[in-house]
Amino acid sequence: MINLEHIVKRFYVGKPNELEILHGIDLKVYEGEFVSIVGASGSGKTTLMNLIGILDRPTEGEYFLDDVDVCHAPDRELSHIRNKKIGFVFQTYNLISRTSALKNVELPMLYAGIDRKTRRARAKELLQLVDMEERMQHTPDELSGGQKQRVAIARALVNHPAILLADEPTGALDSVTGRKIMDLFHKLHKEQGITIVLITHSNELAEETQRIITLKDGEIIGERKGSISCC
Ligand SMILES: Nc1ncnc2c1ncn2[C@@H]1O[C@H](COP(=O)(O)OP(=O)(O)OP(=O)(O)O)[C@@H](O)[C@H]1O
Repeated sequence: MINLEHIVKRFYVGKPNELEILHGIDLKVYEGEFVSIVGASGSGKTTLMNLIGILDRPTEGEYFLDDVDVCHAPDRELSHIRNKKIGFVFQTYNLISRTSALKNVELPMLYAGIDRKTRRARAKELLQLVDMEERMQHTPDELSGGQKQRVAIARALVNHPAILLADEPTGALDSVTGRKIMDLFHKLHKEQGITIVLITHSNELAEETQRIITLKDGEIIGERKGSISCC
C-alpha cells in the first residue's frame, strides 16, 4: 500500500545551504498493518510522516501509494488522494475552539460538499464509535485532552480513510488516558481494518503494534515485530 524507496528529504535553509533530514528511506507498509515509528527527538519521524501523508514531497526517491506515483502526480490529484485515503491525528488535536465536537467532526464533510443530513448522521455515528456521543455538543474547551483526541480521531475518520497517520497522539496525555486512546486505535485496526502508522515516544505503546520501525538521524536503523500478530 505504502511503498517508499530511497527517500531523501532536504530542507532549504537559506542560500546556499540545504539540510538533509532523511537519507534514503526504504519502507513498505502493507494494507491493514499497524506499524509504529520510534526514534529520538529530531530523528525525522514527523518529516517522514508528512511525506507518507503527502503533506510534503520527497527531494529524491520514489513513493507509490497503491498505484499512484506520488512524486510525479499533479498537486490536484494528490490532494484528492490525501482527502480520500488518509486521516490525520496530531498531538495537539487541531480542533476548532468555540465549535461543538459535532461540528468539528462535520467540518471536513462540509468542505467535501456533503449535505447536512448525511454530515450530521456520519458525525454522530463516528462520535459514538469513539465513545463521545454524550459530549457532542461540548466545545473543545469543555473537554479533557483524551476527549479532545477522541473527537480528533472521529474527525480523521469522516471520509472512510484506508490509512490513519497518528503523530504522537498520546504525547500530551497522561498514561491512563493515553492507554485508552491506544485501545481505540486497536479497536479501529481490528474492527475497521484500517492501516495505522503511529509515531510515538512510548516504547511500551510501540511494542503493542505489529511492526516497530526505529529511526535515527534520518535513517531506519532497525525494524522488529511487535506483540500483536500480523493479519
Ligand atoms: N521545514 C523545515 N526546515 C528545516 N528543518 C526542518 C524542517 N522541518 C523539520 N526540520 C528539521 O528536521 C529534523 C527532524 O525533524 P522532525 O520534526 O521530523 O523530527 P522528529 O523525529 O519528529 O522530532 P520530535 O520527536 O521532536 O517531534 C529536525 O532537526 C528539524 O529541525
